[in-house]
Amino acid sequence: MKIKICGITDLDTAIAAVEYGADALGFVFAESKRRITIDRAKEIIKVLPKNFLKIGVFVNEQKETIERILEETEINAIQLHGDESPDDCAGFLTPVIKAISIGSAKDILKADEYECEYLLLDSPKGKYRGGNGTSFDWGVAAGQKVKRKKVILAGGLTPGNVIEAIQIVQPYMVDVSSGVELDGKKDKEKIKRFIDEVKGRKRNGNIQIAR
Ligand SMILES: O=C(O)c1ccccc1N[C@@H]1O[C@H](COP(=O)(O)O)[C@@H](O)[C@H]1O
Repeated sequence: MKIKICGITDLDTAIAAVEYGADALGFVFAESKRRITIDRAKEIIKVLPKNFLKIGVFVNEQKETIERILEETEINAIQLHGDESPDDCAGFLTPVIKAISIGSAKDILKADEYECEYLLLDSPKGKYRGGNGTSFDWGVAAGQKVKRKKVILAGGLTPGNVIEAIQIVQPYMVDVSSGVELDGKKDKEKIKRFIDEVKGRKRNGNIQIAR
């Protein structure tokens, strides 16, 4: 099971997340309290391992702007978290993750319209386009219902609920932002707890999860 920690804004947190075992870090270039500047992202990314997955998060952004940020920052995958059409998601040289809001089972069908390899399932609830810390009914996304895509599960995940979510949805990756924060800031202890839970480091028993 892969883990993405999203909304990274400082080097100390980025290094800690990598050391604890995160597989990907997310950098938000959209309107958000976690928005990062290109310069700050560059400073962090240059310290990270070359092949590590660094995901840029965008909401209804111009393709030229995304491509410029990719060139400048060594971001190596993009997450499109707005109303991007299938055409908007095509033609990038990096892998594309399309985020879809899951309000009901029929929303899963939107996955078929997109050619991209990764589909991110998030909650439609909340004030912002993402990073709201709200979850959706995981039952509507149970494993076999989303075909042909690597599924990334997001929305309101925490160290306390992530194992249940994984058991129900059986995703390829889990993605967390609010659930590893304290007073609106990333909290290294929560990041460690989240990663330890998912990697099964502190659990007994024989839980079956997709890896
Ligand atoms: O994190 C943000 O601020 C953000 C802003 C705009 C679009 C997406 C954003 N983050 C993504 O939102 C989901 C859910 O996050 P949470 O764990 O519920 O806080 C996740 O995919 C983040 O990558």
